[in-house]
Amino acid sequence: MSHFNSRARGEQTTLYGACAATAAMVHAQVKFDLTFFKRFLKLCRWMFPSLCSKAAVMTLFLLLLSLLEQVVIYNIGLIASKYFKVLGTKDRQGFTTHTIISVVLIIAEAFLKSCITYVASMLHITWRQSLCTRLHHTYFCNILYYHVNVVDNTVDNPDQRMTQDVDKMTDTFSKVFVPIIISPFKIGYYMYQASIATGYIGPVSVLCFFMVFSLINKFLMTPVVHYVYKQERREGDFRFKHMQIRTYAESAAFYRAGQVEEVKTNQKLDQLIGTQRRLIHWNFALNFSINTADYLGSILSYIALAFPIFLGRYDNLAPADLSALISKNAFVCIYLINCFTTLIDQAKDVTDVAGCAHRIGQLTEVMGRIKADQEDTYDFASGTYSSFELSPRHLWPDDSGSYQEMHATEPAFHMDGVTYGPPKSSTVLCRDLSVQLQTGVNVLVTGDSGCGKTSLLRVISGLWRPSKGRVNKLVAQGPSGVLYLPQKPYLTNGSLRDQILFPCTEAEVVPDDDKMHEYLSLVGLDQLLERLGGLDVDLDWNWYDELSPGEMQRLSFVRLFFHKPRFAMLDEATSQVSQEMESLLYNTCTGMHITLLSVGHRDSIRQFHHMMLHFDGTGSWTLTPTHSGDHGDSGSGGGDGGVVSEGAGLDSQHVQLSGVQASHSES
Ligand SMILES: Nc1ncnc2c1ncn2[C@@H]1O[C@H](COP(=O)(O)OP(=O)(O)OP(=O)(O)O)[C@@H](O)[C@H]1O
Repeated sequence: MSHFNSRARGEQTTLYGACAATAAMVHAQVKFDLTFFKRFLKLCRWMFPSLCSKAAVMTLFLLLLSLLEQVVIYNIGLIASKYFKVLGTKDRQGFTTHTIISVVLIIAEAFLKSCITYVASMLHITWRQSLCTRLHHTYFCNILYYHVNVVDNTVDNPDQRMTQDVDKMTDTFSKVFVPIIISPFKIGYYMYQASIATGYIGPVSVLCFFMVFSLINKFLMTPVVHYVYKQERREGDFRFKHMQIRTYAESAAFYRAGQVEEVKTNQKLDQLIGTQRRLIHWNFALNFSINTADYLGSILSYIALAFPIFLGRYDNLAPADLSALISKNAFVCIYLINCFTTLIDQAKDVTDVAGCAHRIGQLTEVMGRIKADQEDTYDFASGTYSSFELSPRHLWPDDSGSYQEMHATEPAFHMDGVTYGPPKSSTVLCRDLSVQLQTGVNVLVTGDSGCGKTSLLRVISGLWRPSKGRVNKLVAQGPSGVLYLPQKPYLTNGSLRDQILFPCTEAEVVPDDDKMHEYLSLVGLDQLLERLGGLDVDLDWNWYDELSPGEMQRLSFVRLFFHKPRFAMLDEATSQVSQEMESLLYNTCTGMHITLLSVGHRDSIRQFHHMMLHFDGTGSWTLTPTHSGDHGDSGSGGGDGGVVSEGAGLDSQHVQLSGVQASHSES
């Protein structure tokens, strides 16, 4: 008995478990559908910005064309029954007239079909353009693309979402949109016609048939949408791996990395194929349901017609008239079923639209979240995190231990008690850093690899948020204020002129060709002009493949000299060039009165700087004059107020204000 009870309890538990699992599944599905629906609606608002927009007018036109096509299709559908009649009664005159009308109808249908395809394609690219433009607008807003790709990392392959997914979604949607929209009208009309031909049996049986298959498809579509989403992700990963090989082909070749990269690329391929396999399994079930609906639909019309025939409703008709009537009614019923099966057929395309819309919607949400977060805490006008207002009497310690008003000269930025580390990490790279970049006082940042030198530039430029303290940028970031030369030179696409003008365009600056030639020749890149055939020739180069690392660095300096900003942040910007070239580049900066904050390992660049900021890798830092040759070890607890020497080529005011020796150590 107890055994029986425990078994019963076990079965009850299993039943409850099954019910709970089913409820959870249904709940998850509803939630998934709702999320998808909300995301899709948002994208629709972008695709149809207003009622008078180009897309809205084209959609209306497409709708009208499709309705007109339905009228023509209806008349073409009756051609067979009319032929039955004129041939059955041997009506020559009727045969000729009917043939001419049929040919005209067929030509009209061919023309309409082509027009519909044409307008749908135009609509596809219009939607693609407006969606991509909207996405780009947010993606390229400030430094959001950096956060999406480097800091946040919650969406995979954002590039693929904007390039491939938007294209696939808009293309498929432009094809399924109109058939779905006009379906209710078509169905209403043919239901009415079918009810005349077969009584209530025809429309009711077709409706039941449709409902059953819609329900089945609904349950099959959800996993398909899920796997379409996953497949797109894996596609992106697979392509990214190939992109990596393409971009770093030479480095990989030096390592003879073929074998190991083959394994890794095949792993990505296997993951993609695994997902595609699961998608194909679910598609098998969905296709089975769709095809069953299609073929069952084709005989359903005859079953519906059989009822009035066997009930003797058409007994009084001559054989030719009966054949014509059967043909006409069969067309009406078949077309009604076709309206429903077309809707069912769209299920496959709808899953593609849904999967892609899901991914694009997710990207917009993440970008919206990051943007809102930035707007809350980051002032892009001043380039500062937190709402810190610079007080006119804000003070800065000078070398004598007294305080000078920092506005007396014009620093590029100043940091006040800043602590920072990598985003989403508890690691502290630097603690309580107070430093400024004063006009005319070059600062060299040193320390071991990975100690946080580049991260300092990230914090100054606003890419990373300090966990404590304030960063105040007093000079605007840009070609006339502060220009950055990152560790990996950034070369955009376009001509040599585009590279030099970057980040400006021709419209924004006076393109002084003489200056460009002069600086190219100064850094020894005049042969580049010959290779390219001029400043404006765009050979569609991938500049990273065409130039050596040293050439890229020299080209970056041409950019710097051309813009001649007041301040420049150089992150190991001369690491790939010879010491002679390095001296030339630094001396030119000095000659142009560009104040530098450099990151570097080489001792040779010390002579071009007045102050040295040294990180020890544990969060401690020291700031000392370079001429003393003693930048202090971590934990050295501050210095004695050393100043930059006159020999550094500074005017005394600058020296006095910025020659701060300070240090901070954890102890
Ligand atoms: N996006 C990131 N997310 C998390 N950690 C990061 C990120 N970028 C860099 N780091 C980590 O932050 C630390 C400091 O990096 P940083 O680039 O500032 O080093 P560095 O001092 O400039 O080194 P090097 O001299 O080798 O260029 C490193 O340990 C690095 O791995």
